[in-house]
Amino acid sequence: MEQGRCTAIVLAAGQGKRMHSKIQKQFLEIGGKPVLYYSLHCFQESPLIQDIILVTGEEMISYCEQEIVKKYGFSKVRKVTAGGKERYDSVYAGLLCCQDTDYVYIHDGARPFITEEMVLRGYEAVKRTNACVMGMPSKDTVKLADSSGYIKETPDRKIVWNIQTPQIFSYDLIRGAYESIRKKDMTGVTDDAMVVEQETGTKILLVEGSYQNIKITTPEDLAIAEAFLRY
Ligand SMILES: Nc1ccn([C@@H]2O[C@H](COP(=O)(O)OP(=O)(O)OP(=O)(O)O)[C@@H](O)[C@H]2O)c(=O)n1
Ligand SMILES: C[C@](O)(CO)[C@H](O)COP(=O)(O)O
Repeated sequence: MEQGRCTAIVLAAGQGKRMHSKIQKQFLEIGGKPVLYYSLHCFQESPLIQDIILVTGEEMISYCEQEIVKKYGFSKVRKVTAGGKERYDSVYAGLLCCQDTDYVYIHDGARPFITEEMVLRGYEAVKRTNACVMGMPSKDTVKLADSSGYIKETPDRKIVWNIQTPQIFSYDLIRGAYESIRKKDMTGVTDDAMVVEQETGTKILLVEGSYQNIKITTPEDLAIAEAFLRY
């Protein structure tokens, strides 16, 4: 079977406001290495990934080139590019840098626990469907709230998933969806699946990620991440 060409877009242009740290969370160290190192390492090692685009803040480009890409030998990184104000702006900047690719893995650099097995599961799914996202069934009961903070609805937990990254699409599909949605108001768009759902109506497959694939968001996540690294 012919292998499609895959590019990973790794997002590291966020401010990390919920971390309340002077250093942006993707550059904080866990296990003696920056959070961002771990997902880049996974994509570097995966034989399914040919190219990596790293998206970061304009002011961090040279730091990333020297202290991350060069230092750790991430030879698949083709470009370190500037992101934008919102996550979706950074994704779009990454999409513009992709060259000759069939599939893209869009991944939060703040999720260090992606594994090569997940990359493979995603590849098998995207080859069949053109669009899939990683996530895990919710362990908690989920409530929808009304605008006054009262419970409005309790969805059946069996069909509730917590969504993660990578989110994986055929390049033409995700590029077209982003081109189309960018002409409109993107307020409230928090992941890439939403862009494809809204703009194309394509059915998107949910693929199991892992319960360890957390997004480092608030300070206690760093302690959890350290524990996972010792696990
Ligand atoms: N303008 C942005 C915003 C987010 N991200 C990236 O998208 C991922 C998920 O975003 P999130 O966890 O929300 O990161 P921040 O926006 O940095 O966090 P916060 O909302 O607490 O400021 C992170 O890897 C982050 O670096 C990005 O590349 N560009
Ligand atoms: C894409 C994402 O990681 C899926 O859970 C999440 O939606 C990113 O949201 P954030 O507001 O940028 O944390």
